[in-house]
Amino acid sequence: MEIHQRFTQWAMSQGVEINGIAAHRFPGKGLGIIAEKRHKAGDTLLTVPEGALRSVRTVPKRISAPIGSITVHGLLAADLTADVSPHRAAWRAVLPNKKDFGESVPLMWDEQLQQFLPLPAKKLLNHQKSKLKADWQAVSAAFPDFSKDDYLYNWLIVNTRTFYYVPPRSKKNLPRDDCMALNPFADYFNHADEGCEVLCTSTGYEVVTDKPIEKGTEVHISYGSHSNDFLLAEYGFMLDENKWDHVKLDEYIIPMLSTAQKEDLEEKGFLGEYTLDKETICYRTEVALRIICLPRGKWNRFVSGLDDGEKDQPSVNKQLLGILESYQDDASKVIKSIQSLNVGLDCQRVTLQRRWTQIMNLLQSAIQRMGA
Ligand SMILES: C[S@@+](CC[C@H](N)C(=O)[O-])C[C@H]1O[C@@H](n2cnc3c(N)ncnc32)[C@H](O)[C@@H]1O
Repeated sequence: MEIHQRFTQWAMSQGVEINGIAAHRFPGKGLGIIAEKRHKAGDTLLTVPEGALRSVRTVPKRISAPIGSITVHGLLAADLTADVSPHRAAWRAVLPNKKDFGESVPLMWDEQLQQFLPLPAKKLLNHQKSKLKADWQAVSAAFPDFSKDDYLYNWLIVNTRTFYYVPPRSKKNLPRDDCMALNPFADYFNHADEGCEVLCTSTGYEVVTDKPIEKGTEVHISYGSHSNDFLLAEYGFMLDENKWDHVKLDEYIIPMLSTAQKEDLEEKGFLGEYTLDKETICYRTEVALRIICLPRGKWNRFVSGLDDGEKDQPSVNKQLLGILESYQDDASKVIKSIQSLNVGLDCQRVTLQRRWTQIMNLLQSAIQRMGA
C-alpha cells in the first residue's frame, strides 16, 4: 500500500482533509475506503478543496486550444493522456490499470458478448460508443501522436471516476453530461445503493456519514439511484443487493400496441419506460396494459382518474403474467446461449449470466406476488 500512502500524502499537500479513513483493497471491488475508527452519523470524513479538482477549468490551453469543440469528458481524457507531470504522478499510480477495465467494462468486451447485454445496458453502451468516437475524432486530429489505446483508457478513467461538478460562476449552462470533475481521494469510494452524503459546496466537496460506521468496515457513497444494467454499462460492476434495480418491459409491451394505441399513449405521455422493480410494476405499465385489454372508454376513465381500475385488475394481471412468463423464457434461453459461448473472458461471461439470473429473479418475484 506504499503507493497509496504516497498518494494520501500528496492529496493532503493539495489541501485534502482526511478523517479516520484510508484506502483499502476489497476483493472483487479493487480499492475502496475503510473506516480506521468508529464514526458517528454526521461526521465529515473527507474534504476536497475546489483547487485540488481536475476539471474543464484546469485543462491547459495547449491541450484545449488545438482540439476546439469537444465534450468535457473527451477533453479531460485528452488532458490525462498528455499528462506526464511529476506533480500528479502519485495520483496516476493509484488508478486502475488497462487490464482492470478490459475485464469489467462492457465497452472493452468482444462485440459478440456485448450483444448479450440486456437492452438498457446495450443502449447505454451504444451511446458511449458514439460519444467516444466523436471525442477520439476531435482529439486524434489535434494530437496524432496519441495512441487510441491510451486515450480509451483515460476516457474510461473519466467515465468511472468523475463526480458531478458545475464550475462555480459558470457563464453558460453546461449539459448534464459535461458537469464533471476528477476528485482526488474521493474517487477511492466504492458505490452502494445507500451511502455517505456527498456535498458539493462553493469551496469543494465534503463526504459526511449518513449513519454510524464501525471501525474496519467499508465506507460507501452512492453514485446515484442506478439499476444494475446502468452500473454494469457505466462502471463495470453490479450489486447483489440493489434497491434501485429494475427491468424494463418495453421490448414486450410496445410490440403489442397498435399504431392508434401508441398514439393515444404518446398523447397522454405514457408511451415507453415500462418498469418492473423489486416491489411493483409502475403506473405507466398499468396504463399501457389497460389500453391493450380494455375498451377505449374504460381506458379513458382509468387514465382520467374517474375509475380506480380495481374491477379490471384480473384482466390486467393476466396480460402482465403472459408478458413476464415470456420474458422469463427468453432470459433462460439467453443464459443457455451465454453458457455455450466461446468468446470473451470467463469473468465477463459470468457477469452476463449473473445479470440475467438477477433479471429472472425479479420476474419470478413479480409472478409470485401475483399469486400465480
Ligand atoms: C470511483 S471508482 C472507486 C475506486 C475503485 N474501486 C478503484 O479500485 O480505484 C469506481 C469503480 O470502482 C468499482 N466499484 C465501485 N463500487 C463497486 C462495488 N460496489 N462493487 C464492485 N466494484 C465497485 C468499479 O470498478 C467502478 O468503476
